[in-house]
Amino acid sequence: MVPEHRYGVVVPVKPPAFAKSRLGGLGDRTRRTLAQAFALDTVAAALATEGVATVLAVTDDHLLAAELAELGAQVLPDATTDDMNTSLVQAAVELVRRDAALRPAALCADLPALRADELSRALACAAGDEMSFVADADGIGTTLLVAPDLARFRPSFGAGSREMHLDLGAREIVLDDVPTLRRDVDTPADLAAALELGIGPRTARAAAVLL
Ligand SMILES: Nc1nc2c(ncn2[C@@H]2O[C@H](COP(=O)(O)OP(=O)(O)OP(=O)(O)O)[C@@H](O)[C@H]2O)c(=O)[nH]1
Ligand SMILES: C=C(OP(=O)(O)O)C(=O)O
Repeated sequence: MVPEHRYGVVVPVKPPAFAKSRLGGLGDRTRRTLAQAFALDTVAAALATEGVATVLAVTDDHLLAAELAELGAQVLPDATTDDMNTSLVQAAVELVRRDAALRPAALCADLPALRADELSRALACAAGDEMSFVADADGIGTTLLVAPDLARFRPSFGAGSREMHLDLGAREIVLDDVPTLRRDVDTPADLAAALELGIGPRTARAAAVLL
């Protein structure tokens, strides 16, 4: 199934210096390297996805921003330092200012196993006129949120975001063949599960020290 619309995918990327605190037990250097690799592999997969016209990464890390731009992503800094959902909306405003035909989507940056065909399938199921989303593998968070237009793009990422998005009236996209899209990595056990699915090349290099 191919998406019938063109999407602009906003990817929020917390600076690796602070990101993925629940991987801190692996050592600070490994945590940082993994966080960075997750973001690069996620963005690379999104850029390769049918139906995705633009990937806009939002990060305050200027070195990672340069690497993301080299892959082909557009990059913006966070609009505020303490409210990622506001930053996502600001980024979507800019996305649509640059190309009014794009439908906005938000994709978490911690999906190192993400496959382009799975993201494309999920986007194809997001074609309606309501906000829709894909829950994370635990069924508690959200990995992808899609809106038909800017006015209906109301991200509410954070603890328990699946419930928050349902409360906002968003439709859950339930697919049994998108395991890599749902596999966010917060903990070492999540990383092991992602390795089982098959991870992107940057994460494979970063994780090699653990094997
Ligand atoms: N740009 C930006 N992205 C953020 C921010 N906070 C979280 N994110 C991103 O939002 C997504 C989901 O965040 P989490 O899974 O909680 O990631 P995290 O905050 O690095 O992980 P923990 O420290 O373990 O909570 C990931 O893509 C993060 O990079 C922020 O303040 N700014
Ligand atoms: C921010 C989120 O990620 P997590 O719950 O994995 O921290 C979310 O799922 O909305």
